[in-house]
Amino acid sequence: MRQESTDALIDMRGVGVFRAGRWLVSAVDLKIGRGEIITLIGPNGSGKTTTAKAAIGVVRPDAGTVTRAADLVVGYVPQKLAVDRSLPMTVTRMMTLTTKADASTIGAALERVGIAHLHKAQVHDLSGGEFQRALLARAMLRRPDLLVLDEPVQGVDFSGEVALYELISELRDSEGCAVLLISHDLHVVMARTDRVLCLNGHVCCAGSPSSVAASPAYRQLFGARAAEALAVYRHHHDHTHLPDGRIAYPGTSDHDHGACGHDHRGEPHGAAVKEAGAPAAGRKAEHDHA
Ligand SMILES: Nc1ncnc2c1ncn2[C@@H]1O[C@H](COP(=O)(O)OP(=O)(O)OP(=O)(O)O)[C@@H](O)[C@H]1O
Repeated sequence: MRQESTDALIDMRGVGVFRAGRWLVSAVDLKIGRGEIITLIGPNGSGKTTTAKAAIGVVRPDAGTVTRAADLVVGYVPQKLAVDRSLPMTVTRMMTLTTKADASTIGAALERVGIAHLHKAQVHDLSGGEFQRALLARAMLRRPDLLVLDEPVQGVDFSGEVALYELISELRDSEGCAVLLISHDLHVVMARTDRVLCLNGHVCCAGSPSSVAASPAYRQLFGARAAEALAVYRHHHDHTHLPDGRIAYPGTSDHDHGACGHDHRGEPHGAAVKEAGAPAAGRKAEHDHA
């Protein structure tokens, strides 16, 4: 494993992890650039967590190389947290279990994720979404170059999921950190992602969300759910929602009444498809009404 200056935050080449007599993952190439959001998807046991851990140095690879930017700061929110939610502990206390921070820094971090009012709340009283936000705030205290989030929407309902991914994307834009996400939630997460790596012990396919969703390997792995994600990606807005609820179509004076209840003005058509490459900092959050 090497640690040196590189343009990328992390550059993994041909990485394999061998444990208990088998390769958990093999031949994984993964490059994470500054400010990029990259999502690892794949079935249970396909090696997503192992790959993320190998990327940040928690797991030692048995093949390949991992190069990290010098002084890389990582904020890691693991899938299983060593915090017993049943023990009495305030949100503020949980925030400082592993990182020192004063009250105003903690307050600002909680404010950033929309739960400043909960600083004195007991962790066991938080909803699933609030708990995930507190974990995000805790990871951001380190001012990371890379935020690694292993299944960040556990215990969160669908609308909470959408809001959380929006928040993650906003944090990337405002803090400039890259994000490595692990997720099962194909269609929601893909709308917020610059690049997707689909794993099944090896990299089945990788690229922009739209190219991965359309790839045969991905479709074979996810079946009907893949088609659903693709449908979302192929859904291009061909209309504008006016403030009074009517819909305007380009090049015509036709108006209709819409039911979406949100405003797409200024969005380019096909905005739901973001190709691989540099992240579009500050871009308007996209959504997936179909
Ligand atoms: N230290 C280890 N020793 C042996 N096997 C391991 C070890 N760590 C993980 N595994 C196995 O490696 C495989 C990949 O695990 P990993 O947690 O990376 O998968 P995942 O894609 O993140 O799964 P999930 O979606 O269920 O969280 C699993 O079969 C797991 O049981």
